[in-house]
Amino acid sequence: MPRPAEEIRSDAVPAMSHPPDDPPASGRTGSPTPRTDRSALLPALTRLFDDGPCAALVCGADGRITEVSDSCGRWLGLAAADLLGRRPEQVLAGPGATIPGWERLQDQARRHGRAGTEALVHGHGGRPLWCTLVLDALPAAQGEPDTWLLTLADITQQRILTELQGPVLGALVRDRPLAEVMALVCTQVQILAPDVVATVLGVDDDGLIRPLAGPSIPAEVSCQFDGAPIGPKAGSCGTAAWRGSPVVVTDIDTDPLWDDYRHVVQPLGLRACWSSPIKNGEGRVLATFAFYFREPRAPHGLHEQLVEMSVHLCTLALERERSHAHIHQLAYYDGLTGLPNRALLQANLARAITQAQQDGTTLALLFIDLDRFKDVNDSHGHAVGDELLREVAQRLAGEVRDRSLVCRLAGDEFVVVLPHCGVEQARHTAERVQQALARPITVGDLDLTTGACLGVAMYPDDGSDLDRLLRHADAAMYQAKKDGRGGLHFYRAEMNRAAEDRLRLAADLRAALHRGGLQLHFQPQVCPPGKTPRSPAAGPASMSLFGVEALLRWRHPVLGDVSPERFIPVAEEAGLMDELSNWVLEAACAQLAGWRADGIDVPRVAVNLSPRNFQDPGLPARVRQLLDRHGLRGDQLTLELTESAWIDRRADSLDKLRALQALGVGLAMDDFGNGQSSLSHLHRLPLRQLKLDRSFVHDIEHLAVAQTLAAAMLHIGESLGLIVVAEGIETAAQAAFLIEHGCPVLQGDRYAQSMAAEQIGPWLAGLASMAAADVGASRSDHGT
Ligand SMILES: Nc1nc2c(ncn2[C@@H]2O[C@H](COP(=O)(O)OP(=O)(O)OP(=O)(O)O)[C@@H](O)[C@H]2O)c(=O)[nH]1
Repeated sequence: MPRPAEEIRSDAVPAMSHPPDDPPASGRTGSPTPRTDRSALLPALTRLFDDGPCAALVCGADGRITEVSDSCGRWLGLAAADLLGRRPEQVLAGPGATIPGWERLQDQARRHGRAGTEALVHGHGGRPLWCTLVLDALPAAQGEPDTWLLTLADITQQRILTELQGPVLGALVRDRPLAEVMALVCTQVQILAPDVVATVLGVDDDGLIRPLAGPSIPAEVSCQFDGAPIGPKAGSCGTAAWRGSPVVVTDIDTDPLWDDYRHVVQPLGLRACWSSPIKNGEGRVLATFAFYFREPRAPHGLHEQLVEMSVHLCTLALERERSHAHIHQLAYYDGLTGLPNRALLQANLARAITQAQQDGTTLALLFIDLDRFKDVNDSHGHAVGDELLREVAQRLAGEVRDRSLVCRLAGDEFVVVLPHCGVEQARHTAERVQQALARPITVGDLDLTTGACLGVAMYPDDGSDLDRLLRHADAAMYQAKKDGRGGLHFYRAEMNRAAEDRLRLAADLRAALHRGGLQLHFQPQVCPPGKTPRSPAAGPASMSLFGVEALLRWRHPVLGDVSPERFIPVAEEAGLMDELSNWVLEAACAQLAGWRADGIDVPRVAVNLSPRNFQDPGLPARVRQLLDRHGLRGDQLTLELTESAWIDRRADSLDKLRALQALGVGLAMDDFGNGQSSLSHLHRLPLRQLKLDRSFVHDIEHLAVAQTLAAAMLHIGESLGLIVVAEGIETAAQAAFLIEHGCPVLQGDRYAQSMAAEQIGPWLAGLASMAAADVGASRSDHGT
């Protein structure tokens, strides 16, 4: 706000010189100067102002101007002829007006000798600028002042900083809402330029106008611009946004740019409009900043300064809004699918629950987990998996009503919240979702089929907050998974117990891993007499040990032995697989080194790894360090992988396998023959062993087709130079068939059950006597 007229310090403007022996008049801060000297000095005084953005005017006792500094012409555009003989408060106030507070200023100067204020003055052609005004009253020998000295200095820039930039930056720093900041820009601008009406109109991504601020424009007028398209003839603002450059319309009544909008602003008495585009860093127009005038006219210098600053401030505010929106997007939406994430689910579900409470309605939470999604990643790579997840997100969003919330929780898990929904409706929606996800999804030239299991929890019966509802829907989904792919389950209380059991088991497993509660057992793999894996015709006469497979055992302090079939899924669910596999690798290598140090000749140890271990890029380096640490050669370690890990087509997983092969490590395909691997790929893989799936071995005795397949697989292995290991051999007949068909390595309870490390030495000592029985069985079964 303008500062009111006040007494100011006498050193604020150049002092007037006067003879040293003139005594100051009592009660005055100014110095009385003899009239004769004064008239000679006044022109010299006004010349002092000639160089800066300031001016001096001298008036006589009647208040009319008698002397002016030359700077009035240069700075205010007012020549001496415009000023002399006129009153400053009129000539500087613009047409038909007077400087506000002039009488008060004069009165103060009369009483105190000097007074000052800040005011908007107008130079040539009504050009506005903010000035400090200092009025000195130079008294006559007695009585009223007979000379007035008015000095002016330009403070426009300073006022723009204090009245506009300062408050708006303050609002930005205090994180005030965009609409409030924009309104503040307009209000402050209107204080600095009382003859204008300021507005800010946003431009949305579709090129439509969205009013942001216009505190002096009635809401019912602003809303008439809402949704109007920008264009080449769309008023000053719509056209400025369209052109990307300022548009000055000096007369709205006649300018064709306003043909479609004139009727909106004319009733407000707005006659001219200057609009400037506000652009972001990339040059896109985000909004327009406009000045309206109440008479046909063009903008002046003060307006230009104000617009320059306002556009700058509005750009900052809009960019801040954009960063806020970006941060909000990152914080509350999933980057891959664009769906809300868990944080937004939390906020929205809380709102939905409050609403349901108030309305006395129920709501359903569906927990969705895709089936075999890991296989998609493993077989076709993460990029294909990502694309599938995006398509799933779209299908889910397409299956639910507007008020429902679809969110991606993590990985291949999604949640749908259905407000105002009963059990039957939830079942209906869940089935529709399942059908939608069961339809093939095309990614590039691949047709993928996934499907999903669903668990449903209902508010309020199954829980009254997100945590509980999610946990219960998850438990129901887990139950659905157990029943097979594509299952659907509603939550029941006993599921909670099962989920709690799993959580407890995971915690116990973690403790066992860290406190030495796990053990390795070893199952021998043997070569029949007369054979070695590589040279079937030239082996030792007795049965020999090919190696041992390390098998993880967990004896739970309360539950006793827990089978791997039970605890491996728990470890996978709890994210413990990496740690567990590292522990097994370390323990197996340490044990092999221990046997060899004790003179027990175990040629190699095999360790099972999960496909996710192969996602770890550091695996080859870790295996090399492990071998070095235990002084083992690469060929003394075999890593067994299920078929799904082998058919992962990502280039980097093949690279990892080749790096392991380069270390000499043997790589085995576990469960070979269960149907997933393409035979045409086998010869391209860095494989050393095939492990014949135990289901074939089991059926050899009574199914001719199993015999044919087992024989074919042994033949394939032999032709590709791979060592085939048959596992799960339990009977002499199975052993005999395999031996006869040239199987080089045998594993199963028929030869040895898995045993503790210290039992391997004694068992090895009795190996030779076992051999004859099997060879004999093979001969007698086949009548030789
Ligand atoms: N492509 C891709 N994969 C992901 C992403 N986030 C997690 N995953 C993978 O998603 C898989 C989810 O694992 P599971 O749900 O256990 O796998 P699944 O094969 O669906 O198992 P079931 O549910 O038992 O059928 C893991 O392999 C993760 O590595 C992602 O953003 N993109």
